[in-house]
Amino acid sequence: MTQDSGISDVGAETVNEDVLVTGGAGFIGSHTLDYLVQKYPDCKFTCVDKLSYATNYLENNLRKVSGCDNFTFIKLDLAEEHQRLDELINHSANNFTTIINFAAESCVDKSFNDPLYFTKNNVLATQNLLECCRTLLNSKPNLRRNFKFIHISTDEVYGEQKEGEIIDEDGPLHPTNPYAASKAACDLIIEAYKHSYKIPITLIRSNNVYGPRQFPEKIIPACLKALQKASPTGIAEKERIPIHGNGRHTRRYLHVLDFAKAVDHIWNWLKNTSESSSDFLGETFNVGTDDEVDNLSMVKLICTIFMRKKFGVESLDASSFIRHTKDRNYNDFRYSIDFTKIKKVGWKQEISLEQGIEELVKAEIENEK
Ligand SMILES: NC(=O)c1ccc[n+]([C@@H]2O[C@H](COP(=O)([O-])OP(=O)(O)OC[C@H]3O[C@@H](n4cnc5c(N)ncnc54)[C@H](O)[C@@H]3O)[C@@H](O)[C@H]2O)c1
Ligand SMILES: O=c1ccn([C@@H]2O[C@H](COP(=O)(O)OP(=O)(O)O[C@H]3O[C@H](CO)[C@@H](O)[C@H](O)[C@H]3O)[C@@H](O)[C@H]2O)c(=O)[nH]1
Repeated sequence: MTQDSGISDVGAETVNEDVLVTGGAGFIGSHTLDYLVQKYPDCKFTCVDKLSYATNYLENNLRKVSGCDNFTFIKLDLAEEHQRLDELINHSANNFTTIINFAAESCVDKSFNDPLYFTKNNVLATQNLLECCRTLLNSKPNLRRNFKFIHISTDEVYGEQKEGEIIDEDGPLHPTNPYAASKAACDLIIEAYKHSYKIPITLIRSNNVYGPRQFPEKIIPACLKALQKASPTGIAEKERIPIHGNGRHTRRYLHVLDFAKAVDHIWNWLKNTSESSSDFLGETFNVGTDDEVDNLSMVKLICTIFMRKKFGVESLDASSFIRHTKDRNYNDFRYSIDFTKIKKVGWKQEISLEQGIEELVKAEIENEK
């Protein structure tokens, strides 16, 4: 797998914040840390993560930031270690002013087999964190205006949208799988904490995110992993890329660096907004892209670029690369979120899907050498 984040020199900015990042050793969290730790050398970043199976794929995701003076890592399970979390947030030398909550079990396929674990881990982890924030803001009421909590939700909480349908941040929640339901439950519990305890919490609901260091249970890295065993004519039958059902379901894919920048934009917007209004309770932002593609076309695109770059093969018979497997218990047909609001705070997608995939494949092939 490719390991480079694609994040080159980020101009450093002077901002003083004490930031807690949960789930920062995972795929999206680690790229976001790569970006923010470098961009804000005067901010202090503490990452807590339980280090799940998805965390240390091939190499430590935190390799880049672990040598930085403004970065600390603590191994901690938010769902299991409420007391340690409370000590960190309420009884340590830290004075957290920003919390970014990435921590979650993130694999839809795994959630069908162990739904209760997803509820236990995702919901309890988030609520334990919220409880610690409730204590924090009770003991430091003046912090409220400067306190920024960003929770990473997902477009899956809305369920699927039909062709022609588009859903904005006020849309109803209709999750269809246990993972999405656990994420929707977090969103609803957050809503309760915002109103009951006046904790300002901002939600980000994003399309699929892809990029280097993603665990190969998700379709793009699964495809790259299978291609490691490809010859110029295809892949041995058992090792072929698994396509769930007929492969006609579509997804929209955003590069992880664009996602990290969206988090940064929202954080900066919050710095100005929360301080200017005493009754600010947070916002919800959809973060999306128009790069929509069905699973079969996505896999064909990756195979085509890979075979051209590695073997100089210009045309391929896709059936020698894929195998159809049983579909998910329920597979959302497509997601189509309206992301006008995030564009209004100055964010825009910079890396197209074609460009992102080209770079990913190139790095994958170079890595093999
Ligand atoms: N990958 C996507 O396409 C995508 C899209 C939209 C939203 N999201 C959301 O973004 C967040 C990050 O997803 P990802 O793709 O990086 O997943 P990931 O599985 O790579 O990372 C999740 C991280 O959270 C940690 N974690 C899980 N439970 C924890 C707990 N109880 N205590 C401490 N740490 C815990 C894991 O160890 C892991 O490092 C998740 O909340 C996910 O729901 C992901
Ligand atoms: O080996 C595989 C893996 C997936 N799929 C299909 O590919 C699509 C994408 O699946 P996957 O890559 O697992 O992503 P999603 O299930 O769409 O979920 C991702 O995107 C969501 C946002 O939409 C996030 O909330 C999740 O954490 C993240 O894993 C789905 O239709 C799957 O059925 C396959 O056909 N074969």
